Amino acid sequence: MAASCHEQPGQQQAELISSSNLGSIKPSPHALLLPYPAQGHINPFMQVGQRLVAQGVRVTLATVDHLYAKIVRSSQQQLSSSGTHTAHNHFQLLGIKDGLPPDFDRDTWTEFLQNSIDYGLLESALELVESLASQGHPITCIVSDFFLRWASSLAEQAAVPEFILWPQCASVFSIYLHVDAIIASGYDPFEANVPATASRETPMTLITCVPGLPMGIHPGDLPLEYRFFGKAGVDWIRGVLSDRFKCMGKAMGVIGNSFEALEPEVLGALTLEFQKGIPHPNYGNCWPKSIRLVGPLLPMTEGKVGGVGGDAVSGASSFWAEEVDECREWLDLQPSASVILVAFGSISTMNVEQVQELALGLAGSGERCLWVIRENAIKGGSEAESSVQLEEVLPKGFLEKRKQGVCKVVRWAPQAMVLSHPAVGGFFSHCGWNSTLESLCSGVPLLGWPWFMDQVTNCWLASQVWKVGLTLERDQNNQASRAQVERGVRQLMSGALASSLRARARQLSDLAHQALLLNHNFLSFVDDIRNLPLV
Ligand SMILES: O=c1ccn([C@@H]2O[C@H](COP(=O)(O)OP(=O)(O)O[C@H]3O[C@H](CO)[C@@H](O)[C@H](O)[C@H]3O)[C@@H](O)[C@H]2O)c(=O)[nH]1
Repeated sequence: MAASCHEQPGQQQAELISSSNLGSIKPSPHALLLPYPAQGHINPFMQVGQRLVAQGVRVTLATVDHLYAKIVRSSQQQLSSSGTHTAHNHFQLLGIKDGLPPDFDRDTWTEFLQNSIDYGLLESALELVESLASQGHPITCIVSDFFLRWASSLAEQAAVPEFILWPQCASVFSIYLHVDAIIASGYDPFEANVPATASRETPMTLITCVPGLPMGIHPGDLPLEYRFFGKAGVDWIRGVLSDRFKCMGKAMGVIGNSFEALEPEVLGALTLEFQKGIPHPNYGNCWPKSIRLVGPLLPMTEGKVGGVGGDAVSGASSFWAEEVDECREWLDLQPSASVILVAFGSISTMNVEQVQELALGLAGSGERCLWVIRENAIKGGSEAESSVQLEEVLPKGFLEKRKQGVCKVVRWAPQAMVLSHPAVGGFFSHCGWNSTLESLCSGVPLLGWPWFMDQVTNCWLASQVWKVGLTLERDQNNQASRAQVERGVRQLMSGALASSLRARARQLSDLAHQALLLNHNFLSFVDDIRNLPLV
């Protein structure tokens, strides 16, 4: 039933996800939303899409064919299990070609795959723009992911204004923008190869030159890590930063998935630089016409982030089917704030030994846990891995706890919904930005086990700056023993420190909800879109 735009452009859209009701009498603005092809990027874009549609803006959200197929598949599974789904007027999700052979392994990161994302999608996106115009629905603007290197070229060639969505926190944006100052201060994060955990134990001069960071940051907490990606990864991020910052001055605006009350100093410093129009030493006039924090871009139900059993599901951007009833029914049986959610996002993987140590640490902590083990999360495990194989991997000590109903394992959870459930009192997380935001908006403190890039900085922010979390002790290779896990989980879940973290998390949650209710930055962004000329 669903089709990609290159097969029959715009004629067969996913009925579950999109509305066929695209022909309205009065022309409305039409935004083309282009996320970087990854779960942690498509989710906030889906939220932008839903909110724009609610404001009367027509939205087309396009991603690569194979992710489009995953979303449709998981959404169909969801539909058959829950029987609930919301269709969106004036919203369509489409797939575009990535130029790779059909049988290419797109689930394993390779430089080849990265190249196709960086250079192979522009042509397909241009075809989509033409196809939408030929159907009588020309786009009036693009909302692109910062990490899509070609998006500014698309805006230029399509002759429409571009808004750039920064999908991480404002602090990381400022760090990337001021990397030159960091290098000038004597530490080159592009060259350094410091194991993150060891670096924190090694006294080093704190970096204080990033405008607006509320305190000095240890070099080991910066997002630019050699450790996981090596030179190829560092060269890639360097290229992205350069390509995008150079073109940012042409953009109508940059919108960030954070909120003012969370990062007031950084936003203040960026706004000041922007107002003064201070040229960047490398990128020249890189200031767009506006910079706004429009987040938190998270699923909402009845004015609350997440919510139980609501539209967290019908946002329909998950690559895997969410085990909604499984999670809810189990959580409903647990005492208040007694469960730690354990989930490490959509990309991170672990080897079998680490999974076993983690399992024994969780079991040893004596706390209740809901653990998400994604189908492709165990290194060497495949998407097709069955739960029987999972039982072979998980150690006896943990399986016993599972049998007693103290611990539960699912393959993919409705995370925002789970975090907002009263039974959840802590989140053991890799500190991906969406997870961090979901946690603090739900008032749930974090135990951070960051893997790479911004996760390291988010973990620092959560534990050191916002004081809503703890950092997991681990070795120089980022591996944690069962004893370290046990200690971290216990500290997060019980005792005086746990209570103070929870109180602070609740304060931030209140601020996040105020930002969501007022939502004036998002409305100003919508005004900008409405004021654009209709084609
Ligand atoms: O069982 C699960 C587990 C996760 N999620 C969702 O998946 C998303 C995961 O996003 P995030 O927490 O940001 O992690 P990653 O998937 O690892 O995201 C990548 O993209 C983010 C945004 O750029 C970066 O902050 C991360 O470092 C990068 O790894 C979140 O919305 C979660 O709610 C679920 O719905 N169910």
